[in-house]
Amino acid sequence: MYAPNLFQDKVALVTGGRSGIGYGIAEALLKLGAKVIICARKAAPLAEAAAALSEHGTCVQRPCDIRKSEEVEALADLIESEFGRLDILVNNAGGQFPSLARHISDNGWNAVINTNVNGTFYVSRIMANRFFVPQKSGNIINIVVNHLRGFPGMAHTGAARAAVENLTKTLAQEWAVYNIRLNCVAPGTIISSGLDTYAEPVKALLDKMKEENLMQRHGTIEDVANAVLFLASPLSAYTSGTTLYVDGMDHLHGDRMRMVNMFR
Ligand SMILES: CCCCC/C=C/C(=O)SCCNC(=O)CCNC(=O)[C@H](O)C(C)(C)COP(=O)(O)OP(=O)(O)OC[C@H]1O[C@@H](n2cnc3c(N)ncnc32)[C@H](O)[C@@H]1OP(=O)(O)O
Ligand SMILES: NC(=O)C1=CN([C@@H]2O[C@H](COP(=O)(O)OP(=O)(O)OC[C@H]3O[C@@H](n4cnc5c(N)ncnc54)[C@H](OP(=O)(O)O)[C@@H]3O)[C@@H](O)[C@H]2O)C=CC1
Repeated sequence: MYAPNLFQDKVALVTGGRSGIGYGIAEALLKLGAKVIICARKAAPLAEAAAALSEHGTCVQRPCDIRKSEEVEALADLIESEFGRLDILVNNAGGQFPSLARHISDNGWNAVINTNVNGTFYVSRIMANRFFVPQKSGNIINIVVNHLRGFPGMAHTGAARAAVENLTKTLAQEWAVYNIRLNCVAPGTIISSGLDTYAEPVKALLDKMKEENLMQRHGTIEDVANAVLFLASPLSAYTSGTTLYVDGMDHLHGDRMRMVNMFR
């Protein structure tokens, strides 16, 4: 549906692009002409992903833990030397684990906050200072989760993603003067490698959530990637500081207490 050269001459960074949704976003951008950089912590699967993605165009990779700002600076060095610019940043790397809030350890809480909030901030600040501000153009898309009615069973990620959503609103205003747009995409339950990390009984819960969904299905990686393409493109030129839900209305409907009741 998009022009095949929509992102020609554009350079995009997708964090967590070695797997699942990030991989799908990288592939979609490449297919529309962008040059893409992917990063993640695990070097071997990252290199494999970049090799596979290179079938569709120019894709380079560098291992990077987004929680370590010095590694993010090194990633910016690579982007500068390879491409000399950056146009689109998709902050997709993130995650959490299911747990009743009262059982989350300090380390577990900090791991989720560091990954989703600090990591997203470090990458955004470093790429804005290196590329977007001097270029006077940039586009940041933050992948969060559907946390509109809270996230019982994943309190850490609810708090972290709400922080990212608020950061998005703030930076969208502060950086509008540099012609930088920021938006969030909030996926519901998406069939991807991320879901494979959940064991029983959460797995069974996923089937219940599918039945409860008003569209009677989980989302696909393409559903999320298509929303990112829209926000990354000039078709959304007057849209900044918003959140686009890609969740078949789960933010409006459904039992948010299911996971907690299951653990009790
Ligand atoms: C049910 C429907 C949900 C639908 C919506 C959302 C779906 C998704 O987001 S799917 C994507 C999921 N993908 C991931 O979550 C992958 C990335 N996740 C991670 O890498 C980890 O979960 C992380 C965010 C915690 C970061 O990992 P890392 O820093 O490598 O963590 P450590 O292994 O060093 O552990 C630190 C700390 O956290 C505790 N912890 C980790 N996993 C669990 C767990 N499954 N249960 C309980 N606690 C866990 C770990 O024990 C450590 O704490 P301490 O033991 O106190 O030291
Ligand atoms: N699947 C779903 O239903 C939903 C997913 N989401 C969110 O979408 C995003 C992608 O999820 P999905 O593809 O399903 O899951 P995956 O677990 O497949 O993807 C997570 C990616 O992030 C990378 N990553 C994690 N921590 C770091 C870090 N500290 N530094 C750099 N990279 C990191 C991982 O690579 P590595 O381990 O090598 O670092 C991996 O490539 C996540 O933010 C997730 O929470 C939101 C709602 C629903």
